[in-house]
Amino acid sequence: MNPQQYSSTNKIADTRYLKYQFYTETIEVSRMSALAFFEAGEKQHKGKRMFWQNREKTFTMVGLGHAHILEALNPHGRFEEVKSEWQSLCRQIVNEEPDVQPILFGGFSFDPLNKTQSVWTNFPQAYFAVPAFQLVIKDDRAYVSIHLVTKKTESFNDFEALRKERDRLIHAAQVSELKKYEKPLVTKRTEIKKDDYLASIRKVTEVIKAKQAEKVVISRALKLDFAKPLSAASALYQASEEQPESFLFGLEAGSQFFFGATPERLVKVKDRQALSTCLAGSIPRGRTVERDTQLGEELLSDKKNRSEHQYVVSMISKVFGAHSTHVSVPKTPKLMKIRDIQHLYTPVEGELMPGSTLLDLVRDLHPTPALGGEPKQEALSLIRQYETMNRGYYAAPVGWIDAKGNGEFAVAIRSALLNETEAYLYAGGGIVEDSTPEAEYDETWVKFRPMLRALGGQLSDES
Ligand SMILES: C=C(O[C@H]1C=CC=C(C(=O)O)[C@@H]1O)C(=O)O
Repeated sequence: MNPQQYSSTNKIADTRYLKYQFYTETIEVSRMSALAFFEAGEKQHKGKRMFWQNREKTFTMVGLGHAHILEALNPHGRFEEVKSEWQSLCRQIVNEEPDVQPILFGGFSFDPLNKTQSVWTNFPQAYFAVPAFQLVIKDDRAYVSIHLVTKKTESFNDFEALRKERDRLIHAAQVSELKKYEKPLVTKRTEIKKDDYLASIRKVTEVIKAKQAEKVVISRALKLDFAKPLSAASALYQASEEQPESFLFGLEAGSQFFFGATPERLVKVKDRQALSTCLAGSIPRGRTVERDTQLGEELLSDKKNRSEHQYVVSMISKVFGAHSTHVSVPKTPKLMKIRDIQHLYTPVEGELMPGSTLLDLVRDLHPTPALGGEPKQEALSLIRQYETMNRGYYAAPVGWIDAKGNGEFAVAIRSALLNETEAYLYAGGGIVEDSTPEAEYDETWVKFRPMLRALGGQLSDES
């Protein structure tokens, strides 16, 4: 393997994790396709893989296998559990300042108190893992790290075995020709509880008119059945082909794979600078430049959409005010134009206060009124009462944090849960006083489009 200029070995241990040893070793490798590395883990690491690429395509991470899993069981303290366990595991890194930090990747469910029956059988309320093999591509350089978290005092042989497997994975990813996957063949497309969804919008609008809440996001699901099982690599390939200007993420939990191409950043922290994105308020793209511009201007001056958006800006600004200084919030939103849809968009920035961390921001931001509503608790209880499904990880935070506390979480919308021969797609929208079921229903079709296209959502008899 060439070049291999960079190599370091670190050992992590602390009182809480005293029984564990956390070894890492990183090498720099020739650039390779992240998807090919993901694919290289198809046999040995299936069910334990992760994928992340930021919107700007400047940072890509692929994880294969689990060196350590963090699952939170306490519905009220899951963010704290993940934060303190990760800090415990990281606290005693004997660190030679490696270019690449060990990464913890995963996500949270949308609402652990939602008791509606769920298809998310393999996903606990919080599910994070330190990958055994971690590929990071940043600033045009690629690094592969091995992580070993073990209770054994003698782990030389285990580490040697990991080195062998690492070299095999790198070789396979570098020499294999990246497959051009065929679009999957969809045999059936089912709108789940469509009438109940329409009724729920009517009901929630009434509740909002009665002043029990100001905004509530209601969503629905669409199910696709495939002629044969669809692989996680194929699903990621299709999503990246169809939706290039989004965060691309994938998280395997045994036979289930949650993936998506979302435009929405929840929060990013780099060197204590925090950045969030308020994204709410939508209109389709126009077929011509003129129509597209006209629609964009309509969105910017639309009272209903601006009010939907403002709830998100106010909430995110408030959370940033509690955790950061030098908070900057533009006064008016801009347009974010992506392939199928235009959104109102406002970036919020700040400098983290001492003691505040990325996971504190994730805990306090989730769910923003772009996915929950306003006020937060009333909106969550209305979602529990009226939404026709359990969201699982849809609309929840998915992302990564490294051993230095840097990282990024996206809001897992424009996403789907793949269950071998079937997939559940999710989409929703903000309901305010003057929302109508028909317009909301139409908007969900626009939001389904990225995943529908990726998964070949047209029935075989549709053109
Ligand atoms: C709930 C979704 O989108 C949210 C994000 C952006 C715009 C939204 C809207 O205009 O309603 C939603 O709040 C979804 O895509 O499923």
